Amino acid sequence: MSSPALALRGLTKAFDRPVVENIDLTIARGEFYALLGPNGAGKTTILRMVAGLLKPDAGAISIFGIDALADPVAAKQVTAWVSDEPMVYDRLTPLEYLDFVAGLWQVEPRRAAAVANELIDWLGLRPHANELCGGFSKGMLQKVALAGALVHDPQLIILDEPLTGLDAGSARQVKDVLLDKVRSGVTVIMTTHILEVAERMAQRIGVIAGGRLVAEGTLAELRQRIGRETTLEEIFLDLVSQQGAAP
Ligand SMILES: Nc1ncnc2c1ncn2[C@@H]1O[C@H](COP(=O)(O)OP(=O)(O)OP(=O)(O)O)[C@@H](O)[C@H]1O
Repeated sequence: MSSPALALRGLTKAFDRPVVENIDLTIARGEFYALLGPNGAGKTTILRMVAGLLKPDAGAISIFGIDALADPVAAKQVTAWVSDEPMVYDRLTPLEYLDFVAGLWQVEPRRAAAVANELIDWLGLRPHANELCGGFSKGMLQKVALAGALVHDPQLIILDEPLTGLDAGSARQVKDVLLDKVRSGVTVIMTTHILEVAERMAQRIGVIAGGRLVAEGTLAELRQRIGRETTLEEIFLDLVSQQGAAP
């Protein structure tokens, strides 16, 4: 049997206090998984460890069977990390930025140009493709950063609140790109505070509260756990209040 896209075992991290505690999580290939949780629950810290930006105190991270702590370079080659703070070079245009990032990943130039142009069109950036990113709004920068993260054809896309601050049209473009990727077999894990997005897009939802995974499953499974037919918002509030960690 092939390895899952992501397997976390006993993932643990403390700063001045425990922030992520003993997280076990498995995400299948081609799955769209949403991480929900109140502010400060530890979601970003989990994703930063998965993306290789932060070292866990304990635990294991396996990405398509690659031990991400032992072989971070191999793990990064198959993953994309999209932070909620887009970092793009001001003095480059979107096309130049994508060309630069593709060069870092040593993507074959013709393939890189084709992917870059496809992403520019998908994300509605064509009218600005040759303008300097320095003059872009935060939403436009978010889209350029997303395109940059996808240029090397990653198989696991990790996103921290990718839709925050986007207008309805841009949010739709980003959602469509992610859904299209999932349809083509790519795996997506993302945090969101927009419960409707988790409800509509994710196949499974994990709820983090106080650094622990307090529940996970499909929406139907989470409803079953709560024991009544209700909205994701009710389920979410119920689960986090049970943990004494209501937002
Ligand atoms: N580098 C750091 N140093 C010290 N504390 C940190 C650091 N990074 C995160 N924390 C703390 O860890 C806790 C979890 O933060 P994290 O950003 O993972 O939460 P989150 O669930 O993503 O929250 P939000 O929904 O508000 O983005 C918070 O109390 C935060 O202050």
